[in-house]
Amino acid sequence: MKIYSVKEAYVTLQGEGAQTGRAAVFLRFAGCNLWSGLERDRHKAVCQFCDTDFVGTNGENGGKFEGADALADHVASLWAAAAGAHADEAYVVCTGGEPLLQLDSPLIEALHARGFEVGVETNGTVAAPAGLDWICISPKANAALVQSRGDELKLVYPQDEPEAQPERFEMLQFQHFFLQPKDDNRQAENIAAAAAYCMKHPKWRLSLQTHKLIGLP
Ligand SMILES: C[S@@+](CC[C@H](N)C(=O)[O-])C[C@H]1O[C@@H](n2cnc3c(N)ncnc32)[C@H](O)[C@@H]1O
Ligand SMILES: Nc1nc2[nH]cc(C(=O)O)c2c(=O)[nH]1
Ligand code: SF4
Ligand SMILES: [Mg+2]
Repeated sequence: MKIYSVKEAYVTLQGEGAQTGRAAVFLRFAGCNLWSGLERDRHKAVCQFCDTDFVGTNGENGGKFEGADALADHVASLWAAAAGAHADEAYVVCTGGEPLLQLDSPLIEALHARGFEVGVETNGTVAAPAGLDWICISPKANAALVQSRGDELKLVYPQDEPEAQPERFEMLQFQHFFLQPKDDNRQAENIAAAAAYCMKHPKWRLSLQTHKLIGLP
């Protein structure tokens, strides 16, 4: 049976993009194909600005889950504890790390069977399985985009690589286009640059990481 490795899982509000403010279970899978997750490797990662610890299975409600039903039951128990009376609004955001290294059709089906809408936050280097209800793609540096369709494209800005400039993506088939200021030691400049770009290029909207502003995980 397939084993899923989960770093952590918790209920919070989606902080980014078009679903900002919506309650969801965040299901954070362990591991990524663009960085080992170890600080000593950050300088040689494809994606060097990652703001997330996705190493191991030792986080809140993390662990190894044997089979899709076991993991879907775990997600459902977290939703029930937080918003049990609202099964009709149940939403899970699969993230990581890179969730598409593990998220597969059996797990999507098991989550659907428990009433969840299933969203994903992915770097776009892996094809998405069928059945997802919301696909957010966030292209990284010079990593080739394999999944080039979805609901929202959310580009961390600025990135130096020519392959990661907004103009490279604006013709793709997405409903929403967001620039998300890179959270690093130049955050104020990055916010100003992203805001200025959106004012000149109205196809793009600003996505602030609102959970960080209000102290949510
Ligand atoms: C940690 S990633 C996990 C999902 C997937 N690996 C990806 O990169 O899309 C979740 C979201 O956070 C964004 N992100 C990561 N580090 C960031 C940073 N330093 N500043 C702003 N957004 C960041 C990513 O671009 C992505 O949209
Ligand atoms: N609240 C909250 N919203 C988020 N949206 C995308 C996130 C992610 O790390 O994938 C994230 C996250 O880490 N927390
Ligand atoms: S692809 Fe996503 S999880 Fe992987 S290092 Fe980049 S931001 Fe972090
Ligand atoms: Mg995050």
